Amino acid sequence: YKNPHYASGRTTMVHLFEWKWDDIAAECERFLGPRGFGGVQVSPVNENLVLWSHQRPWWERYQPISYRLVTRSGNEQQFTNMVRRCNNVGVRIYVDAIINHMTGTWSTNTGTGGSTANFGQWHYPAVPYGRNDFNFPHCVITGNDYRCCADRVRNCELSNLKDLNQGTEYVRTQIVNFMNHLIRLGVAGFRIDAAKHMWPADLRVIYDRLHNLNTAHGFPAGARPYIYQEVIDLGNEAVSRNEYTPLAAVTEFRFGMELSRAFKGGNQLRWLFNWGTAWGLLASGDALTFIDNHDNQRGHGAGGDILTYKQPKQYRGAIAFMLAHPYGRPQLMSSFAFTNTEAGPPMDNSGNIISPSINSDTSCGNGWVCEHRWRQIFSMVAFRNRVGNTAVTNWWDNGSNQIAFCRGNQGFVAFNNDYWNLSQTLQTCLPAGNYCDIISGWKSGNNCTGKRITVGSDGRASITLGAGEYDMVLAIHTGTESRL
Ligand SMILES: O=C(NCCCOc1c(-c2ccc(O)c(O)c2)oc2cc(O)cc(O)c2c1=O)[C@@H]1CCCN1C(=O)/C=C/c1ccc(O)c(O)c1
Ligand SMILES: [Ca+2]
Repeated sequence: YKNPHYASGRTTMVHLFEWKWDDIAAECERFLGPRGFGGVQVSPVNENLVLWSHQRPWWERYQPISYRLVTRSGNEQQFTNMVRRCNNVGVRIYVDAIINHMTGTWSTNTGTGGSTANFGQWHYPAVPYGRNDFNFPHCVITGNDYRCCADRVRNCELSNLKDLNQGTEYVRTQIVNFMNHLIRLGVAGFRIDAAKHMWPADLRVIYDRLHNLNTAHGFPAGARPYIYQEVIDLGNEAVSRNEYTPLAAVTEFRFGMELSRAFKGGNQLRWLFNWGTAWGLLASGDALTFIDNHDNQRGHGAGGDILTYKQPKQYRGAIAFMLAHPYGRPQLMSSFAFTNTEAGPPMDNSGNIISPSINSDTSCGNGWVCEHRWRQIFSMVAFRNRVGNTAVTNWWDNGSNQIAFCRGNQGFVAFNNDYWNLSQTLQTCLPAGNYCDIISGWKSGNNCTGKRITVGSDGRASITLGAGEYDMVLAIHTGTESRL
């Protein structure tokens, strides 16, 4: 369950938060496939509660009404079409599975597919679920429960959401059927939302009943779904992520918290020389890593002060480090712009999501940020693909916030987060020749629109990174995007 099953040579997934299925299919074919992205995490695919009372907040999609594949992103036919088109260009699809709970108790009771329910009676006829499928007695998780009481964190309601009992055969069957249907359609795996709120033993039963991935979509025979469990665990809670790593991968929230702190200047970059488990992070193969996600980019979830698209230079620096360093399996966030942390995606006045527009400079419009289309970000995806599983060697730092390292003899990267310029002759570990810095520009024919780096026969090169430059990163590699 810890293998993403990316197509060969691909390493990185992007969370296309709130994108519609038809738009994701198009993005796979016009951008993600050609640019070497490994996969897409999509927003929840099953019918959710319609909350006009809160102007259709982003979190309404985390309140299931049924397991019917009909949401504001599209219907089952559009979903099926998207999975096929993305798999055809080597881009995998991962579904955000909301299996801990159903809805909260609201005055409205209609779902995105027209189904209704009676929350006060724990009555969800479109599944169907009834009172016996939910935990008893009724209780709601309090702040203190996270520290004291692992059983309450699992058996009581998270944020007043009706809490399913995954310990019963009937509930397990409903969940397994929902997930196996998606596997049949060609998905490569799942994000298990709120995994901390479900018993590991129950999750293990559910995972083991999932079918192998569909070989008709290019997966090898016997391939198990990639499963990464959302466990927000920054320490001193009753529930530990170590209860979940024996089962499958886990979201490593400390990763984004520590790198945000470092690139915001709270920690010197030189301390990143031993980045990884030495920092208390999960084993690399167990960790789904990210700088920000849909929840903490709004300051809701873990980690407090997380870098987002709103601090572009520092954000690009942290993302570049995530992609340059071998630790973990990275996920990029791709969002819509927001000021109100409750706001849902751009929509028309009937509540239909507005598609991202693609500008002539390849950026997005219509309120979509499309971080994955920022040149400095997609170029580092190509860097990560190129350097593969080569090791970090030749670490250099200036004792403060200027660092550099090699990835085998395939890639070299330098960072300057000090207030003064970096100007050094450094070992790049690369074959002698000329390279274009893929951050300050790109290769155009036999020229570089940004910096051009000449590597000598000893592998050394003159590296400059001015403190006032647009970006704090310089990166070169042996792939065609960089090597002249
Ligand atoms: O103030 C709120 N919620 C209470 C504090 C955040 O608690 C939530 C957590 C949560 C937060 C921190 C933890 O350590 C933890 O174990 C759980 O996970 C959720 C997962 C869901 O699928 C749906 C939810 O409504 C929540 C949720 O409300 C607002 C209004 C309702 C939704 N919401 C939110 O803030 C929604 C947040 C949300 C939604 C989806 C997620 O996947 C997520 O991680 C957070
Ligand atoms: Ca639960």
